[in-house]
This record gives sequence, structure tokens and C-alpha cells, in this order.
Amino acid sequence: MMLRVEIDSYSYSEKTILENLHFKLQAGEHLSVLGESGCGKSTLLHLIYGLLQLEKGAIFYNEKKLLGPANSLIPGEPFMKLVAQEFNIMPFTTVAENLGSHLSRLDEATDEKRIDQLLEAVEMEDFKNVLVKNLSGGQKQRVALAKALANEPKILLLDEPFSNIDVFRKNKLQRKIYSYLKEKNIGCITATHDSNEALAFSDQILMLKNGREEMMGTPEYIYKNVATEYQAGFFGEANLLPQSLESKEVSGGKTIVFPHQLSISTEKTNFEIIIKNSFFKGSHYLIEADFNGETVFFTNLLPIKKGEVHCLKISDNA
Ligand SMILES: Nc1ncnc2c1ncn2[C@@H]1O[C@H](COP(=O)(O)OP(=O)(O)OP(=O)(O)O)[C@@H](O)[C@H]1O
Repeated sequence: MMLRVEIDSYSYSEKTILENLHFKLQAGEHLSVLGESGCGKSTLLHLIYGLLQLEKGAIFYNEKKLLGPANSLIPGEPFMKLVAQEFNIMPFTTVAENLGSHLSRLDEATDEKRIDQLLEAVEMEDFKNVLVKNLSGGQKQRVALAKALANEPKILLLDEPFSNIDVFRKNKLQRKIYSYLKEKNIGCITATHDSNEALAFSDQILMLKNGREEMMGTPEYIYKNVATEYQAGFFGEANLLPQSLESKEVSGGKTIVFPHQLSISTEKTNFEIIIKNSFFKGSHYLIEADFNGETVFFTNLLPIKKGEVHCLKISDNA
């Protein structure tokens, strides 16, 4: 066991920001905290790192209670690194100097090699001797990531780490960073609102709503157990459909169905729709249709003419 978070509640002033969050992070494990803007993701990371004092609850590292800023001279724990949304990098030094400032400085050749390795991990080799102030937002974010990795922390806390990084680079960089963390057995908690990142790169997902646990489990568990509009909202255009469409039973309940779970039926069904729009998505089209006055989305290989009437069926493979 490694990190144990037991938050009963936390507030900056009267309003409760976080409530009843209890979870563990094992060595090398990766947890994504998924939630909408303002739900308390950054606050959670700042509490764990020790920038904020937790009065109602406690955080343990290998069963040792962490003291928090009120009881330690320097905020933050030495075995943890936080890459915050405002990057902690020095503008008037070069990229290499920034990384070097976090290394041992005992052996120049070893440090040099390590700097090159870190720059390679974030694809910034070409910017080694450039002043940080002359970098773009995304490049600064990559330097901040490399800097956090410099000392091989036991736990890395990442607050929206890829938010400024362009789509060309994002997926490749995510694959590199997360496999680097696994290789070095570095535990990681990532705050994100990007469900693709959470699904692809985490062992566990903690979904937050208003600072409370909405769902927690493996990516597969989360995706398969989405049951409300809020939960589905993270995974693109989901449909909230009457349960009666799915089963023969008559019930007033609603169920979440993703666009790829719907397809055109050659037989008549009670799910009759009128086509409104076809959006090209590269590998397929996302079709917008009307079902009894409600909007429904489903995927299809080809576009479909506006106004056509079709019947849909729900497939079982989630
Ligand atoms: N220093 C502060 N003092 C008072 N309230 C704060 C402070 N920092 C954050 N809050 C409030 O706490 C709530 C949670 O903020 P937090 O930054 O943790 O959310 P978040 O999920 O990280 O959001 P985002 O994704 O937009 O960064 C918000 O309502 C915010 O206004």
C-alpha cells in the first residue's frame, strides 16, 4: 500500500468543496479524477500534495500521516511532484537549465544524459537551449512535465497535464509519459475532464460531481455502468432513452445508450426516427435524428438523407 486518502470534508470558506472521498493508490498505479470544471479536482490534488491543510480527514503515505502545510516548513512532500495548471518553471533560464536545477549536480555527464532523456520523453530535444520565456504554452507544459519527472518521484500529481498540447502530439505524448510512469513504477493521479485520456491510460477512474464521488472503478466498469446524463456527458453524445425500447417490459425508467450501440434495423421496430443531420467523423458518420420530438444520435458508415424515416435497434455489445 502506498497512498491512502481519507477526506471527510474540505472547504475554503462556508461552502463544502469536497466531501466523503476515500480511496487508495498503490505503487505504480494510475488514477484519473474525472469531473467537470469547478467540481474540486485541483483542490483534491492540492490537499494530497500538502498545499492546503486538511482538518476533517487525513492523508497517509505508507501508513504515515502527512502533516500538511500548517505543520511543515516547506509545503509539499519530497516523494511527490505536482504539475499544476500554472507551471512552476523559471522564465529567464533555458529548458536544459530548468531541468538541471532539479538534478543532483554531482556528476555533470550523468546529469547531461538525464536531461537528454527527459527532453526526449516530452519531445523537446530541439529546445534544449531555448529560454523558457520564448516557448509556447504547450511547450512550457511539456517542460513542466519533464521537470516533475527529473527526480523520479514516487507519486506524480498531474492537473490537466495535456490541456495546452495540440492533437498532433497529444496521443503520442500521453502514451510515452504514461508508459514511462509504469516502467518506473511511479504512481500517478491525473485530474482531467477528458474521458478518452481517463479510459485509455488509467487503472482506476474516480468520477466526481460537486466534490463527491459519483462513480469509482476500472475504466471498463465506469464505461459499462454509466446510468445518468451527468455520467454519460463525459463520453460524447449519449442518448437517454426509455427503458421500454430495450426490453419488452413496460417501465417508466430511462437508460443510457451510446451512439455506436444503435443501428438501422431492416425490420420494423417501435423505435422509429426521422433523420435530421449527418456529421462526418472520419471513420463513420454521426447521425442526428428525431424520435418523438427528442434528439437521438447513432453512428452509421454512410451519411443518410435528411427527412428519411428509419427504424433503429439497440445492440447488446456495449
Ligand atoms: N483558493 C480558493 N478559495 C476559495 N474557493 C476556491 C479556491 N480555489 C478554488 N475554489 C473553489 O472551489 C471549487 C473547486 O475548484 P477546483 O479548482 O478544485 O475545481 P476543478 O475541478 O479543478 O476545476 P477546473 O477543471 O476548472 O480547474 C470551485 O467552486 C472554486 O471556485
